[in-house]
Amino acid sequence: MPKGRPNTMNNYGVLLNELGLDEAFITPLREKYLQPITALLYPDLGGDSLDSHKAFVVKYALHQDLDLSCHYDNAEVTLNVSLGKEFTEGNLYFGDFQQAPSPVPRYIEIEHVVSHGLLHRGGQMHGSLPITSGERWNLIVWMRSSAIRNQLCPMCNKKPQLVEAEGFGDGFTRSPEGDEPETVDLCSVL
Ligand SMILES: O=C(O)CCC(=O)C(=O)O
Ligand SMILES: [Fe+2]
Repeated sequence: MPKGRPNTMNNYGVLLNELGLDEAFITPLREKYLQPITALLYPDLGGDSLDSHKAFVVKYALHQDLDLSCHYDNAEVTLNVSLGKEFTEGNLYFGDFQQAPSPVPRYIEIEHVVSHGLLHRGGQMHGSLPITSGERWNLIVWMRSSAIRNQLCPMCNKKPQLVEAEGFGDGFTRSPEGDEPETVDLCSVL
């Protein structure tokens, strides 16, 4: 079975749409359980109109990936759930916002609690520190609002230049013209 990677930084992750888990699991999770919370917490990021997602599991283990470099997500809002298994170290850290870096970056560290989920703004710089033993698995759901990202691509900070994509793509949409079906697209600048 062909296997994609959640992103270029993560070598051992698994995309949940490839396992057929979007329809029965992640979409209802987003619509029924997460959106009521994100609508309250992130109204400025389209928290009440998150209409697609990219969901994956990341895995860190000795002799595999140990950590994740500092980055921002291709998401308006991200859910990060600690799935275990057993590990030491490997805290998440958060810094400035992608669009407002400070001259001397400051970071806060968050310790994972197995089975707990954490919501954060996709544009906040973050990464994970190296684990020192065990295996760390996390469910990551990058949630997108087409109403927000159609105006400005969060990755290139420009008006998106769309190319057609399969499935949710990167969560952009085109308004239908004539008979053209609505598509969910990628920004070609990425
Ligand atoms: O390893 C983690 O818990 C963070 C993963 C992450 O930030 C990402 O995949 O975008
Ligand atoms: Fe991330």
